[in-house]
Amino acid sequence: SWGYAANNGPDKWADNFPIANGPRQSPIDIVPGEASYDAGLKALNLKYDPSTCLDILNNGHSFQVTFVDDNDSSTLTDGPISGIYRLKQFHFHWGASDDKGSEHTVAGTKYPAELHLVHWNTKYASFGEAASQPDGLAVVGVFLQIGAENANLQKVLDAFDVIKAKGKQTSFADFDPATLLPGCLDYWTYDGSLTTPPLLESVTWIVCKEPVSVSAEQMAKFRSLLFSAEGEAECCMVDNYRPPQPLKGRAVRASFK
Ligand SMILES: O=S(=O)(O)/C=C/c1cc(Br)ccc1O
Ligand SMILES: [Zn+2]
Repeated sequence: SWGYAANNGPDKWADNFPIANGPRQSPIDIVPGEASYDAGLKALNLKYDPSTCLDILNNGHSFQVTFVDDNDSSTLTDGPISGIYRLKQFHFHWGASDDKGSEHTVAGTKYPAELHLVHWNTKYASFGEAASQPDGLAVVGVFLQIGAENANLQKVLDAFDVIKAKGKQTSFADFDPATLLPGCLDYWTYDGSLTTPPLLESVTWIVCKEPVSVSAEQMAKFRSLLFSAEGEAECCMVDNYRPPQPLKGRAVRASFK
């Protein structure tokens, strides 16, 4: 199945997922000078309830923290979207070294990692239903840059020892994902897709301009996870990012001047 290696990575995804060459694929290179400021864009309204945090899982291409999404306890509203979107999960993408790892880039600059907070539109019955609709999902992207240790992120990294291999899962409670957000919530937004197969073109992307910090030691912890399952030849989980895709005429709007 799909992955990030030479034989099953992003350049091969179109073989099984032809939408990989579609008109609204993600990620993209964001060129700040070409983004248009839109005064009509509202501030992001993220309201997360830590008690909805459920578990943490190594799914073989990243790790994700999953949330209870059977009510409106953890939501995204306003920003570029209409209606109420529920938080489903968050996960990251990162590199084998600090010079790469993010999916979106900013005027060609790659960050060492990128956080994705995945939300689905409650006008649809479920994540799965929403994921097949052009306005079904909203993903908030946050860049990580090397700096001070991130104490909030450390709570997530402390769970890694029990989810080292693909398929491992453990309970994870009382975590507030809002603690992973930057102080300033200025953002760029554009219409795009999931950045992993099935690459569905159902995502309103909301990429924060301000990165959050991660220490070099914490990045090394990300790289201690494995793509491989227990008993398989060990393969370090690194470079699990898709490179930028063609813009194909799409507008990128900025919520800030
Ligand atoms: O990297 S993203 O585009 O945020 C992928 C999100 C994603 C979330 C879920 Br939940 C299931 C499949 C997916 O591909
Ligand atoms: Zn992602």
